[in-house]
Amino acid sequence: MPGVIVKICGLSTAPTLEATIAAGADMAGFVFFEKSPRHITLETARELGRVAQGRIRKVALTVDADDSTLDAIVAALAPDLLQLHGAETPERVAATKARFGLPIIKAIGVAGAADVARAAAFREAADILLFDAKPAPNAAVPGGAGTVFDWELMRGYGGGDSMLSGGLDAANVAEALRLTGAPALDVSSGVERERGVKDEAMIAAFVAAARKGGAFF
Ligand SMILES: O=C(O)c1ccccc1NCC(=O)[C@H](O)[C@H](O)COP(=O)(O)O
Repeated sequence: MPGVIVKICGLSTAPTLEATIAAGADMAGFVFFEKSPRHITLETARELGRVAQGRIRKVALTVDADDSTLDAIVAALAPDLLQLHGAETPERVAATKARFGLPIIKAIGVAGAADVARAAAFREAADILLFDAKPAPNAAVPGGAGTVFDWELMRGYGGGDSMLSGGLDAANVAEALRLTGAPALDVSSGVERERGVKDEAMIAAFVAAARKGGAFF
């Protein structure tokens, strides 16, 4: 049985990208959202895209981006997947997938059971449903806050298309996997020594803990 898929999100430097690849992560996420401390420019995207090319799957994360913004990001990074982390509708997700011909990760903010249920509306359009802690309505940055949601809400979800995120770290990932059975994981704050600053040793520790914790699935 294949192991758990691990995505390290919010990479912005070559050394931490290299550490992510060396640790054996499956996906590297790059944030294109100016208010985020992890935001990268198109120039950085071109550089990091070259480093990652053919070595790890590149994910471009955007928040309610329009087509011309996505055109520029896709041209710079050449991502393998797009992650839509805003209020995109199922129709917008489907249109984005059709336009770019790339698999889509759609983020679903979770605060209660109704949020998990509403993910069903995206099943057709998205390839992976990323369950993350729901941001506050007035949050300046709608993700990467290091907030855990109630994993019990995912118990029995059973979706092979799901990815779990929100406040994961090397210490809690085994318990998260045990409770949710998630086939894929996404982490940002839990591998940072300070907000927006990735730590190579923490990346290695997280991937190792995820592989160990996921060995039962
Ligand atoms: O990471 C960001 O700065 C970010 C900005 C805008 C939208 C989404 C963002 N991150 C989303 C992610 O994929 C994170 O990995 C996910 O929210 C989990 O973050 P964390 O709780 O910090 O591990």
